[in-house]
Amino acid sequence: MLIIETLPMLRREIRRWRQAGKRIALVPTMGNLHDGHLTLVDEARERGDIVVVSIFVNPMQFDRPDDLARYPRTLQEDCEKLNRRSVDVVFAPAPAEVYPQGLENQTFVEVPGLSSLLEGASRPGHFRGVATIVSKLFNLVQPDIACFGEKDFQQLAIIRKMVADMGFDIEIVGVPTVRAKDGLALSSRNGYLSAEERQLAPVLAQVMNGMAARLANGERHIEEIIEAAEAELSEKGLRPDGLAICDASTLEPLTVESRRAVILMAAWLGKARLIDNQQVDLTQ
Ligand SMILES: Nc1ncnc2c1ncn2[C@@H]1O[C@H](COP(=O)(O)OP(=O)(O)OP(=O)(O)O)[C@@H](O)[C@H]1O
Ligand SMILES: CC(C)(CO)[C@@H](O)C(=O)[O-]
Ligand code: BAL
Repeated sequence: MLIIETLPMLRREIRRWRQAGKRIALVPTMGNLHDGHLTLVDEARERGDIVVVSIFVNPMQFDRPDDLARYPRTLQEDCEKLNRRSVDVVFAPAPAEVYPQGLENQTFVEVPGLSSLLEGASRPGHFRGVATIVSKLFNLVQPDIACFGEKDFQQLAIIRKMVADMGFDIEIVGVPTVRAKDGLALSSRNGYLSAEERQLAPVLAQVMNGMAARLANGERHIEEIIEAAEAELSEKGLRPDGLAICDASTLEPLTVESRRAVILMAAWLGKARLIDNQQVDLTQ
């Protein structure tokens, strides 16, 4: 497994593989890898000849300096896990390699509409940072395939739109959320939870399942479902930070034509902001 830190080295390897007709699969991450990431890697391994995993804590997508400063960085352990998964390349550049002129004058990519809703409203500038780094990685790695988790549902929708709008010739693969046995979606930020908070954290998925059951039963009083869920989360010790039920294909409010809903959840528990989502078929 190669560990590459510079753009010229990466370009050299990519050119070699493309000339040899290899199919390149990319998994973009911010590191501190868990089984959710490794499932994306397995999916990439199935679909590509060459698997590239990027590990880069992208400063452009953080709206809060404290969140960026404390984000877990565990490159050595990450590389050991990826080596065991037969990954070909880890691309782990320093911020100055990716943004040599800093962030102030960096050209950016912004996907309109979707980027300002929901998570985008809570984290201003976040999706501009994501779209910019992902398009930069697409240009550098030139993958045939790129894998992303459904755990970041809005991010996946934004990337799909960016790829369609910008004509990237890349297949985007969405991978279902990997969960702990108790239902909590795996996330690097779960590491911020104390033992006691970790015990409480599955409540987020449990409340979401309850909302999904109400929708599946034909209930359509969306405000009422959300208010009840927020009250239940607060009562159990979480601080809701954006609950929504949207049309899964547009992320707009449900209409009579909506066929699939998505429940999007965000809540604070101690120092961790947890997110989760679930889709519900409305046609049954
Ligand atoms: N539990 C999971 N199941 C499936 N995919 C996941 C899971 N967690 C993260 N991913 C995916 O892994 C990729 C990299 O995500 P990232 O490095 O931000 O990890 P994370 O655990 O989501 O961290 P964070 O705490 O920042 O949310 C993204 O495409 C993300 O959707
Ligand atoms: C896609 C991504 C690696 C871009 O920095 C990040 O947003 C993430 O980890 O989901
Ligand atoms: N997992 C999405 C990246 C972020 O939270 O910044």
